[in-house]
Amino acid sequence: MAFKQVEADSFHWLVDMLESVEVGLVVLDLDFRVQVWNGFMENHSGITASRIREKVLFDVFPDIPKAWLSRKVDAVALLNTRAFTSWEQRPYLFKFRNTRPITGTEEYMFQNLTISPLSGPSGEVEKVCLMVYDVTNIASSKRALERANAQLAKLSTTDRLTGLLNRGTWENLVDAEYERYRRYGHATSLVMFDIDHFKKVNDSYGHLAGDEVIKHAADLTKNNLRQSDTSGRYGGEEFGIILPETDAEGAQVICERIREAMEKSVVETSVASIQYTISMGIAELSDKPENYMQWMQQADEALYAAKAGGRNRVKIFGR
Ligand SMILES: Nc1nc2c(ncn2[C@@H]2O[C@H](COP(=O)(O)OP(=O)(O)OP(=O)(O)O)[C@@H](O)[C@H]2O)c(=O)[nH]1
Repeated sequence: MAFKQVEADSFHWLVDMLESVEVGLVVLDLDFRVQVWNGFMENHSGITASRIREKVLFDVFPDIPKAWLSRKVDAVALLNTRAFTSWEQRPYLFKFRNTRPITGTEEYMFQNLTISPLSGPSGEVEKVCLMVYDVTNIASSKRALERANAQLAKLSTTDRLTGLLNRGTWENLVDAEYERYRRYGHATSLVMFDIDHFKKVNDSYGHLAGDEVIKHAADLTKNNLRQSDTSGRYGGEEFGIILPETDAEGAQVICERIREAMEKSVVETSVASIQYTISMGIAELSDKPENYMQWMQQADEALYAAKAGGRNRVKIFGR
């Protein structure tokens, strides 16, 4: 008798603990009718155990992916084994609002889910238990870390002032474009350009105003190019553009457009309204260059020819 009492007491305590544990516990029969719904589930769903008991889970939560959960539960029942899904595969099963103050940036609670088989007296699986773990804290820090890493990756490939690709990244793409030409032979052109008498801008208006001019030139360049064209900041006031599928004549049209846009612009800085021009060199890729560096050298020679010819102009290599 005393032994029975102890057993009854521990059963009572166990139920109390399951009621208050910070894990969602749901027992379903194999038709998905809710048998058990603990305190965690009540608190986060706002639905009491007495209201949901014997209801089909999918009727109460139409958002739950029925086919997916049925497949999982069927496998658990058939194989009499546990199944697990993490928030990385599926962020949540129950769409509960995130109520944690420290991870308040996440809108919904991230959940890990375990599905366990529950056997009847005959040993056959009659029910399953869903255990829902709130992993919002973990998910939130992992996502913050991923965002920070993506930001870092971006910072290491781009130039801070202009947002254009930095020299190393851009040169790698010139190399890749050179290899693409060697394989497929499609027309492709390279442009190098440089702001004219930029030293005077710095000397007259200061370095910060000079920076604003550099940024202006970068923005105008970006706005005048197609998505498939790639621009990079090659040096201080020197830029490069890769124009795939473009011959020298096509490149000239694009370059003239950019050159004219810059000539017509006025950069309103805090110290002065500044006007500037650029000189541009184009090299359409041919079979001559033995590597991408020689191709860049050709564009650079064309740029110097533009400078020598009086600046504020576009020159094509070899013409
Ligand atoms: N503000 C600013 N100036 C820079 C930056 N990088 C390089 N410069 C300056 O750019 C100027 C480049 O001058 P030069 O190479 O002599 O050429 P230039 O005066 O543009 O003359 P040409 O190219 O011959 O037309 C130098 O005064 C550098 O200090 C930068 O990031 N910001």
